[in-house]
Amino acid sequence: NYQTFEGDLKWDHNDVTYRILNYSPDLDASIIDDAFARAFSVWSDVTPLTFTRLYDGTADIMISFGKKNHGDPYPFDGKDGLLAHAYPPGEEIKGDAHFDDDEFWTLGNGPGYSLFLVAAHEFGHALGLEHSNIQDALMYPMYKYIADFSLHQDDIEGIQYLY
Ligand SMILES: CNC(=O)[C@@H](NC(=O)[C@H](CC(C)C)CN(O)C=O)C(C)(C)C
Ligand SMILES: [Ca+2]
Ligand SMILES: [Ca+2]
Ligand SMILES: [Zn+2]
Ligand SMILES: [Zn+2]
Repeated sequence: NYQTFEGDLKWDHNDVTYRILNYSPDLDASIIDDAFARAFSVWSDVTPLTFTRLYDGTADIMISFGKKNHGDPYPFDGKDGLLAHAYPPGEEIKGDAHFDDDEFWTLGNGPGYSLFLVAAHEFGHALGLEHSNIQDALMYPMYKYIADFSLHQDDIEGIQYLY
């Protein structure tokens, strides 16, 4: 069952903006752009939310790749383990999503982790969802590769509760 962040933190506008600050060397930039866009559409498909990409200035969701200490109190841990994290909606670092660039980012079922699947999970947090205890839910706290992905009913109920 889904959980929201205490106080039902959510965006006070539906036209949410995002900016990609840097890239991983693992995938072509256009592939990364597309993976993020598809991860956003997972959520816009089931809510009135829209996601607009900004190329400069401050966006609601600032996306970046980093390693170990990357400028916030939650350092990454090298290959495997923690894959990424994101902050619930709000000002400044809130809403932002960080990806551990000590991972090998990919899209298929091969070695490495699907940037699309991890981003869809992180963007769920950036919209106000906490973790779910349903193993097949996107917001379950453990990574699992899914080939033909679709949101679990629990994820949909959670996001539609908020927006
Ligand atoms: C393979 N490693 C894992 O499954 C690790 N889980 C994660 O890195 C979560 C992200 C996945 C679910 C995309 C962290 N998280 O919740 C971010 O919002 C551990 C379970 C080891 C912590
Ligand atoms: Ca932000
Ligand atoms: Ca890691
Ligand atoms: Zn971080
Ligand atoms: Zn998570």
